[in-house]
Amino acid sequence: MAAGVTTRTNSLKRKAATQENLGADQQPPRKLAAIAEADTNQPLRPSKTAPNSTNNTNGAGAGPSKLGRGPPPLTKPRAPTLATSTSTNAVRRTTRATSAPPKTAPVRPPARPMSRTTWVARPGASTVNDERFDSIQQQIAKIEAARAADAARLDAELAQERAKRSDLQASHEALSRELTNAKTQEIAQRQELFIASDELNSLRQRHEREISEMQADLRRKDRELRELNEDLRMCQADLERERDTVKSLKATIAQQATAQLSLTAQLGALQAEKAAVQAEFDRTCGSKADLALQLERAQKRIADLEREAREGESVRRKLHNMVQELKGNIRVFVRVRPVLRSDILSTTFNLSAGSAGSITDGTGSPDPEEEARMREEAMAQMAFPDKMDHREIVLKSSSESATGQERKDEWQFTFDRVFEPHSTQAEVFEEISQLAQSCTDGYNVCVFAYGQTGSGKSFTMEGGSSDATAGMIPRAVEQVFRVADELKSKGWQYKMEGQFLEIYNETINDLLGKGEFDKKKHEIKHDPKTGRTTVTDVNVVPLASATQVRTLLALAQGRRTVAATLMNERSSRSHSVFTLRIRGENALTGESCEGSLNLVDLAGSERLEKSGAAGDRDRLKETQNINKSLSALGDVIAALGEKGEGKGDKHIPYRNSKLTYLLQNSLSGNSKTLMFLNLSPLATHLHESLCSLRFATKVNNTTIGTARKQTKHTA
Ligand SMILES: Nc1ncnc2c1ncn2[C@@H]1O[C@H](COP(=O)(O)OP(=O)(O)OP(=O)(O)O)[C@@H](O)[C@H]1O
Repeated sequence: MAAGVTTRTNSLKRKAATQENLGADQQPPRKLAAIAEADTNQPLRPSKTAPNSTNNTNGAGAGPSKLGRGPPPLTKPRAPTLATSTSTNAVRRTTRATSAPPKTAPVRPPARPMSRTTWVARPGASTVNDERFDSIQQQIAKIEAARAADAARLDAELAQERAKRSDLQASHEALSRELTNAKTQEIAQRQELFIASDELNSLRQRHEREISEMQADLRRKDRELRELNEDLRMCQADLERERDTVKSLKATIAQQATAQLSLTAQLGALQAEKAAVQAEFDRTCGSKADLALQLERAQKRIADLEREAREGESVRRKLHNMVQELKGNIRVFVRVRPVLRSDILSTTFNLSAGSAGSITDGTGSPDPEEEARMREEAMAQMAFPDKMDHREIVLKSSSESATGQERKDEWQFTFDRVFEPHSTQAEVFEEISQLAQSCTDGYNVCVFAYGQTGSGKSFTMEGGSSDATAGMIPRAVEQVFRVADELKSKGWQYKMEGQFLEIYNETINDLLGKGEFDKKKHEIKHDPKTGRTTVTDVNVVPLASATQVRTLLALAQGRRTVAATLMNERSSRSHSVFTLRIRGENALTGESCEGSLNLVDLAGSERLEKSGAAGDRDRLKETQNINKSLSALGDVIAALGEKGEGKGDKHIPYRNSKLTYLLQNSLSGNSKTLMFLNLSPLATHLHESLCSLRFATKVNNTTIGTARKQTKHTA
């Protein structure tokens, strides 16, 4: 739009310039030209071109009215009337009839009259013609007179018109000047307008620029405001934290002030003490000779104390072993294992197939409440009333007599220690650790686990693979190594070796050997002089560390004969005997000792009908051999008991089984023996548990004599 305005403005400017260049005199309006033409005797006609010409000159849409201040339009000049009288009209008609109406009206000289000789050529008609000629002449004269009058009048009118024309010309010039002035003014105004419009545009642009700058500024300010708000919020949080810190610091300062006061008091006391000590120090450091004497005395005292410590250790060990011996040579520990998930499963299957639905094979996750209820149901009625010394176990049963009356039975047993189902391997070992330790003092120690299949004998003796579930064998060996290490400072050096045997169907197998089982004949030999028992052709492995023993146990486990029975899917149908032999020498005291630790995992003690072996010849033979060796063990213990009661010549039937013969030196009065009685907690095994408890009571009541240490003095 601005471009349109500019274009129009430019054309106006051009026009104004052109008119200026031409000047008012050089280019008169066309209307004036028409008037000028009339000067050449043309009749005056109204000129319509003048206004149009003006309009055209002003251009389309740019007429004076549009400019607003142009001169008023020129009035149309009225054409002068040629004649008003009738005669004049008649003359004009006549004139027109004789000649074409002139565009211009020149005053022609009067037409020359025809010569009379022309008319006289015909003598007959000459009178008529003369008359006619005269009348024509008269008419002509009249016409010429009229014409002369017209010419005079026209001249007058022309003069008037000329006067008018000059008036008009004057007024036109005035108007032209006015127009020029108006145009000049208009151009000036237009220039002003252009300048103003340019200014307006530049102002608008500047304004827009300023607005966009202000908007950007506003946005920046907004962002800054947001950032400031965030800063403010963080500052407030910081301030809050700082206030808390200040509060806690004030509390700390208060505490510190209190502490400082007490410290100042303590400092005063310490300074006083220091002064006293300084005085004492000054007194005691009187002379160098005194100090040297004191040092010598102190060194002597240290040597005395070390000797006393060694003697004290010997006394402690003597006393310790005495205490162990006073406790009885065969001690019996009872351990009841917990109810296993597999127990519930088998019991539930026995009771009803449907109720086993919520118990899985141990890999699933049954309802814990349901499982606890089932455990409770499966468990035999057992009580452990002695909460102090843990020595009692009570078994109860209720049944219906033949007469239909309810019969309640209760059996109470007392042993050296009773372990409840929740007892851990560590708790159990704590009780036997001193016993295991005494083999480093030169004693023969025998620990065996007795109980029906699946009662937890192998778990107690060998245990699981983790540290928490490790059984008595690895723990005892670790303990022996630890004690041997501690005794190094007292001059003792130990050598250890181990063997692991299995007695299956009265045949000895080497669990650490490489050959096939039952192929080699192994014989048991006792040396009456040394009291040492050896087995021919078995691997005796020197032991350097406790971890090595775990490897041996794993090797033996793989070779051990395991046969499935109804009682336990991992049922061991053989006795296993792990023997750790230890020899120690003391270079300082000249003492030497030799002890052994036998850890025996006996085969299941259940009766024939319970084991489910009655229908299988091999199983039957196994069970018979197991029962034979276990009853031989009972006989040996009974005989030892009788011997201990004073029947000195009592024969001890060691040779009745390979087991008792192998353990002869560990069961005789020279050794310390401990029996673990492992019990199943299940109600279905109550009868078997009672048999085991009765056997263990017999063993517990047996006194087989005082254990003897196998030591020598070389010095
Ligand atoms: N105190 C206990 N805590 C947890 N589980 C035990 C415990 N005692 C035994 N068990 C588990 O009971 C099952 C039977 O135990 P174990 O094999 O030791 O019986 P066993 O008397 O040695 O049987 P066998 O005479 O056939 O060798 C095993 O799965 C064992 O892990």
